Amino acid sequence: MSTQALTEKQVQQALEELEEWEYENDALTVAYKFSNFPDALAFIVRIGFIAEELAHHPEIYNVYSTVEIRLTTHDAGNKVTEKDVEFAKRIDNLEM
Ligand SMILES: C[C@H](O)[C@H](O)[C@H]1CNC2=NC(N)=NC(=O)C2=N1
Repeated sequence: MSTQALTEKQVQQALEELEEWEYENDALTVAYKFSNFPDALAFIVRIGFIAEELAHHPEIYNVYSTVEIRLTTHDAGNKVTEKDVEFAKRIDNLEM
């Protein structure tokens, strides 16, 4: 999978399939709200397994039952690449 930075247009196209996601400050971002902390934590762990599988690691910010995810590719100068899009799709496909 390419780790070349996507163009603005390519990112906007990818976002059409990623309904909850936003593009801000060169990253794909999303925020989820869970019922409680254990559910939020379980979600974070599941994301961790995907990260290891893809060898691609997200920024994760958790406060109690909320989880914010930020995806960018360090190896591409902190820009959005196909890997970030793939990761976002995998996260969206998690059943919660
Ligand atoms: C060698 C290893 O696969 C790379 O260093 C990976 C690790 N995880 C990574 N995660 C992210 N978000 N961006 C990267 O460029 C990156 N590179």
